Amino acid sequence: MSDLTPCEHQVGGWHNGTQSLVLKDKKEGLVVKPVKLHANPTHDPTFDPSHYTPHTHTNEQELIPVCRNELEFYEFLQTSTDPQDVSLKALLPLYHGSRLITTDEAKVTPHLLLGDLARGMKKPCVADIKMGRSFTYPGKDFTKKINKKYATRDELGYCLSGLRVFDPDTGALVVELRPDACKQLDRSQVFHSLEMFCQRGHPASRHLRDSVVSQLRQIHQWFMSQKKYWVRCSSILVIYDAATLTTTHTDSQVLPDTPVPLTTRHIGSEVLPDAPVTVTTQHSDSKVLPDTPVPLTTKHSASKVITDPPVTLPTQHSSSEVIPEKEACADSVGVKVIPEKEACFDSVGVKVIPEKEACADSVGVKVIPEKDACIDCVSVKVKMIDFAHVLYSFGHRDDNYIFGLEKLVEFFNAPDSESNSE
Ligand SMILES: Nc1ncnc2c1ncn2[C@@H]1O[C@H](COP(=O)(O)OP(=O)(O)OP(=O)(O)O)[C@@H](O)[C@H]1O
Ligand SMILES: O=P(O)(O)O[C@@H]1[C@H](O)[C@H](O)[C@@H](OP(=O)(O)O)[C@H](OP(=O)(O)O)[C@H]1O
Repeated sequence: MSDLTPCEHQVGGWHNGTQSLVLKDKKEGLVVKPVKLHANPTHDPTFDPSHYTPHTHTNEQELIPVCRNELEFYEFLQTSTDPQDVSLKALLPLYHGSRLITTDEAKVTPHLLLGDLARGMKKPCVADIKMGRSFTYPGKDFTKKINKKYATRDELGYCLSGLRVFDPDTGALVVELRPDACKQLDRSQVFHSLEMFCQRGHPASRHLRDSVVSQLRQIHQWFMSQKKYWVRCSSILVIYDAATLTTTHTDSQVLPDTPVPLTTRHIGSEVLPDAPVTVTTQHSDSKVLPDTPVPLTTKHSASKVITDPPVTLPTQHSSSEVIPEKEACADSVGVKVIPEKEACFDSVGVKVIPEKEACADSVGVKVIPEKDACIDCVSVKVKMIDFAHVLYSFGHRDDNYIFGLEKLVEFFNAPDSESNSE
């Protein structure tokens, strides 16, 4: 039985003038992504890099793709014993193979099955940051109409290709940008959006940024140690759960009265039938961001809370009560109880977090002291995604990617109080 729905936290993915449809298998915790089969039209499966000396690396069109498409690249990585490949795997989402899926155009398309980085998150904030100044690869159709370019690409070597941010206090979706809207942003709007992603002003903001930086450094380390690949048109995906930063809201969505800048709305996710796996394309959601900020006036239909089975607390505590560890441990459902200040979900002033997400101790439950609680629980995931265009580099470092990566580290490393927008 399959359990496919459109992936409601999809932000990037843009093909042939429209948003591509990434799906989610909630039961298995997978993202199910369509494969562009002939992503690299010049790929030659008989090519052997060990018997080849490149003439030059100055002509982009003479570069050689490693695989025909992303699926082949993931498959190749699974069996490679090359230490560079083995260490690359740790920087990517987990690969779970592929699956044939029939779309509404009655086309059967292979889909990649990847570990969902937002699994278990209630309010996943997502940033898709496309890396590199150059997005070219051999055989790319240069006759394609190029609309507007991303504002920061040339100068900074990265661009924002999709963003989704929840306000931790209200639980409201405050920013949603798809690739088409991202292209409308100017440089300072890009920074402003990324600052919102970092929850500027929130007590956990510094922790969030530091966590991103340390993971970006691991990616940087890999790029500095390898001279085998150039990775083109690839993104870094940053995801964390705003619900773990929550300080004052109830589970019902509260939308702000005041205008929120940089907001677009999108059509929500419908539940798709179980089997056969047939999906309907319905991401019509590519609202272009207007020049001036728009207020968030309509409730976002896609931002449904992912409900875990209800958890019953055996003992209710008033918000000010400190719960003795023994008593908390008696809780047989493996939950963590956080005092009211940090939390907010239920009526008795405590937040209940299922064990999986919690900073659980040895017996599966934990009472977290005020103030530290949420900050320690924020788990930020930073992974490389989108490997459709990996090229052989024949002993040359991937300076195109490295340049953007270092600029990105600079952004996240900046002091919280320092405006990156100027
Ligand atoms: N492993 C994952 N976990 C969670 N979300 C993911 C994962 N992989 C992809 N996504 C979501 O899907 C979106 C599109 O992914 P990706 O960039 O790989 O697609 P694409 O169609 O190849 O993009 P492009 O148009 O840049 O070629 C991401 O922005 C992200 O929101
Ligand atoms: O940068 P954006 O705006 O997200 O644009 C898309 C992105 O660059 C993809 O990598 C590209 O697919 P390829 O990698 O196959 O070139 C796609 O081309 P497409 O529209 O022809 O699929 C673009 O639309």
